[in-house]
Amino acid sequence: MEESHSILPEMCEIWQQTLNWQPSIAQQAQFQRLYEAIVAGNQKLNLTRITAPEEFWEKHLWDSLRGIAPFLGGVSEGDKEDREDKEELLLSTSEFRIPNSEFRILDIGTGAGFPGIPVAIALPDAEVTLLDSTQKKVAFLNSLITEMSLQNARTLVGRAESINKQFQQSNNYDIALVRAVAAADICANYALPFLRSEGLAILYRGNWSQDEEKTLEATVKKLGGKIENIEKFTTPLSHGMRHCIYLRKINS
Ligand SMILES: C[S@@+](CC[C@H](N)C(=O)[O-])C[C@H]1O[C@@H](n2cnc3c(N)ncnc32)[C@H](O)[C@@H]1O
Repeated sequence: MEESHSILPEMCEIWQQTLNWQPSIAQQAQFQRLYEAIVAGNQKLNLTRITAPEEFWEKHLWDSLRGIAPFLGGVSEGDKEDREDKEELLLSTSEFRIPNSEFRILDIGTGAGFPGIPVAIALPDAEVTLLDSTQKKVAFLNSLITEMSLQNARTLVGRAESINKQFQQSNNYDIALVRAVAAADICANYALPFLRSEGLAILYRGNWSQDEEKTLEATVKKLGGKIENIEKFTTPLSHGMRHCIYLRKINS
């Protein structure tokens, strides 16, 4: 994905096989602009250590979109069979609303914009809010949004645990995404108050243990939600272990 050469066209088959979706030419161009802006931004701010093209594609683009696979094309049939063999849990896509202009997604602790910006590019009809407690990162994201003309993205600065108590922000989102911010139960405490009833929190995790699940289950119950699904998978290039934890809010 260096300026002269984008690896994105080569990755289309992998998007298709693993997410049953692939970006349009315009979306590929946006992903390329995002890559270039992050590499340039890294010279002034410490945004990410992942800047090699393939690693960026896998750990920032693919990984960001894997969590919202049910809202893209869903998990492909071939992939489904593989997972059923391994007795892994699958998402029931029938439970999800199709994103439209009133579909609101929040990325909590977005940092340099992950997973929120790739999600905004992939779901142009949804409204995506990027929240971070670091003013400098939010200032970078504001210029990135302007530079990329991302009409459906906006930012919020502050700590999740205080903003989620604000009247305009609580019970306001259809989906809350949280990647690499804190322990899973803390992420649930941040995310669930932001969700409307029936909204979904998606926790992006690496490894996952039964102890974490027990603690999370108790926390989510107290917050009026439930663990709806836990998906286990590996990344397509380096085969890193990942889990996506889907939490459903039941009571507002
Ligand atoms: C390790 S970075 C992860 C960034 C991004 N989600 C990713 O996966 O690349 C964690 C980010 O969460 C932000 N953060 C940590 N605690 C937060 C809180 N309570 N509320 C809002 N942002 C928070 C930090 O400022 C930082 O940018």
